[in-house]
Amino acid sequence: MTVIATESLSKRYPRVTALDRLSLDITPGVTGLVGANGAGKSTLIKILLGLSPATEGRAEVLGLDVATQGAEIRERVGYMPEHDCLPPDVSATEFVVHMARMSGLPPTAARERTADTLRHVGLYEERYRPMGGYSTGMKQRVKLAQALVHDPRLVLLDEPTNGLDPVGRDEMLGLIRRVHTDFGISVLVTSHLLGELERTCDHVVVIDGGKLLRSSSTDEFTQATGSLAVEVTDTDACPDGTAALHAALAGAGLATQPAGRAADGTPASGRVLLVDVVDDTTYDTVRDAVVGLGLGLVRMEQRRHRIAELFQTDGGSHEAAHGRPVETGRPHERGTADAA
Ligand SMILES: Nc1ncnc2c1ncn2[C@@H]1O[C@H](COP(=O)(O)OP(=O)(O)OP(=O)(O)O)[C@@H](O)[C@H]1O
Repeated sequence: MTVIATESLSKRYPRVTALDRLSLDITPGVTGLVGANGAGKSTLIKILLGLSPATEGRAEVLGLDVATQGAEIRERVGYMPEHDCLPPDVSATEFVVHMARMSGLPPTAARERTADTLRHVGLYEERYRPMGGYSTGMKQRVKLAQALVHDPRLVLLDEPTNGLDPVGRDEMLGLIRRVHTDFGISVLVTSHLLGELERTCDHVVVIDGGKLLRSSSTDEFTQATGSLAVEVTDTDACPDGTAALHAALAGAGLATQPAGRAADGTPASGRVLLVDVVDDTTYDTVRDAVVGLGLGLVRMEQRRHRIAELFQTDGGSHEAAHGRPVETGRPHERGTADAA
């Protein structure tokens, strides 16, 4: 079963091809749509909602044709737009009740569903205050709540973590995950950060310049990103801490790329050692080796990946179209700690 299917879908503006013969099959669950700014994510969402016609090709959402059944699609699909679109003078409760009524819910059901969804997104007393005074995180939560209030089967979330600090991002990603696990609603979520979607989604689709770069399950991505960047200090006993650690890890049976340049050509700083992650014990082995040598641990983080590398893992060596990197990855949760 597919929730979204596109076939050779294109959208051309006079000067830009926003989508270029995109064919996708998206199954139930949480799917990430990753691409740099301008990759065509918002354009795809507008076509899927039946709000903007495709130039060529076709698309179905929940088995409904976007070209002719837009209204039926919008009854069954929730949408969280990217930009701030909340009226400042009304409260979250008033706004979400209004959106629920617009979706056809009777007054009592609209009020009940509003209370439920605002509770789900973690807005409590604040829900009666005008939204103009809300933080970015609270506004993003209201936008998520209004997308969920009419109990859709699918939600399309456009950059829901935009403008949030790391803690806010993690909270939002947790909420998004629970939209699927608690309510069984399928999710398509866009981001320009591959790393955050890797942890949240079952499946990730990468587009660039309107073209499909890659579509695969998150497990496959994670396998392709199993390397750890480690940086240590020097000490009197170890004037070249990086070299000493390299030797110690090799002795412990871990493959490391010497400082300088990674095997795939990614430039690394002279002090950074790239360690292949075998399993969870790799982190402990690195920590123990650093402590054993008496070095300070400057950082230990999952290496950042760029879209170009996704090609390279497929055996090619092309640069990402337009050379626009998608910033990916984030420090591993155990990272950036002093070993001392
Ligand atoms: N109405 C429009 N008229 C002309 N060009 C447009 C229009 N809407 C989008 N574009 C162009 O189409 C391309 C894709 O835009 P789109 O908004 O879909 O990208 P995006 O991946 O969502 O990026 P962002 O996250 O920055 O919104 C961009 O080059 C953009 O400038």
